[in-house]
Amino acid sequence: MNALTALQPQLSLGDCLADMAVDALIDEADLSPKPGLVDRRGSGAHTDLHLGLMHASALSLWPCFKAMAEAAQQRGEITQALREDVGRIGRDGEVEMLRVTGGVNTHRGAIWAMGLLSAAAALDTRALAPAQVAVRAARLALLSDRAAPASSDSHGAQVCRLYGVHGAREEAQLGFPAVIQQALPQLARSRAAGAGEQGARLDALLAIMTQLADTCVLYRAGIAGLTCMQQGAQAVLKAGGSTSLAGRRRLRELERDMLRLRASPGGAADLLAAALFLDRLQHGLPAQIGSH
Ligand SMILES: CC(C)(COP(=O)(O)OP(=O)(O)OC[C@H]1O[C@@H](n2cnc3c(N)ncnc32)[C@H](O)[C@@H]1O)[C@@H](O)C(=O)NCCC(=O)NCCS
Ligand SMILES: Nc1ncnc2c1ncn2[C@@H]1O[C@H](COP(=O)(O)OP(=O)(O)OP(=O)(O)O)[C@@H](O)[C@H]1O
Repeated sequence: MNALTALQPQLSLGDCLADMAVDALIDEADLSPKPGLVDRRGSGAHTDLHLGLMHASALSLWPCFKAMAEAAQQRGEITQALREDVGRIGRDGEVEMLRVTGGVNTHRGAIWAMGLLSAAAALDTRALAPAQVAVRAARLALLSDRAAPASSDSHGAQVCRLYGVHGAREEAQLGFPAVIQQALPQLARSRAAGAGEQGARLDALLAIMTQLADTCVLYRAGIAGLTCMQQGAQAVLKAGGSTSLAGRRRLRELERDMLRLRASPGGAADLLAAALFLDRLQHGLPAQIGSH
């Protein structure tokens, strides 16, 4: 310990993971220019969302992520009891989010993904590599939550039935392949190529968009919208990514097409936040974490 760390207040593991989760959500919201999504320039394809609301919503979720991490610390292992704790805390978090936003869905998918990952991180702080945390989150997501509402007619459930794709639930149960196989490798490649942090994050978002069956896009714009998103994102990356001149031209075309279709890749945005969370986590937790 040096003089600086001695002066800093002790943080609990839950405090620290909640800080990291909220930071990742704010970094995702601020990242610009994101096609169709809320960013620093405006509301994208949304009429009921704006950047201030995304920030307020992210901050309102801090106690939810802290409580999920603490539940994991207390249970100490992946059990149905922990799955049901996480489900209950997540539903309470959703109620608080809707209270803060006046009923607008700002972060439903993020509560699910980041909540599972916060709990998974807290379960074993000696194994914080992205793939290790994602596997624990998947094992938790595979357990059934007996208290969850029996039938869901959410937008995601409707399009999963209609198009036979997998949505937010299955993405988690598979161990977040869009994060582990697409976003994090692209983030590393673009950083290594000198893209700059914002450019590397945009490229990571695009990498997710090339493959994901984003149920937000499917609900608003059908298969045509999903194809437009996947092929358009692929074209940007093929042209050299978001920091190259040719890539930026393709990115503008993708944004124009997505706005015309009213398509917004909210699922891809949530998974980018998950990738930023795991990326930060693998570099270690702050030194001043106490045992409380
Ligand atoms: C599994 C969840 C996300 C519901 O998913 P479902 O697809 O039914 O709902 P919905 O249409 O609201 O979509 C959820 C969000 O997931 C994100 N998303 C969309 N597509 C994807 C995808 N392919 N992969 C990952 N995330 C995606 C989007 O942000 C979307 O808004 C979760 O909210 C849930 O289980 N709700 C039930 C109530 C509950 O128990 N909540 C607490 C859980 S911690
Ligand atoms: N920067 C962002 N901009 C917009 N959406 C985002 C952003 N980041 C994450 N999201 C995710 O996108 C989802 C919001 O999408 P959407 O508005 O399509 O959902 P909905 O309210 O269920 O549907 P609709 O508005 O089509 O009736 C949220 O669940 C949120 O997790």
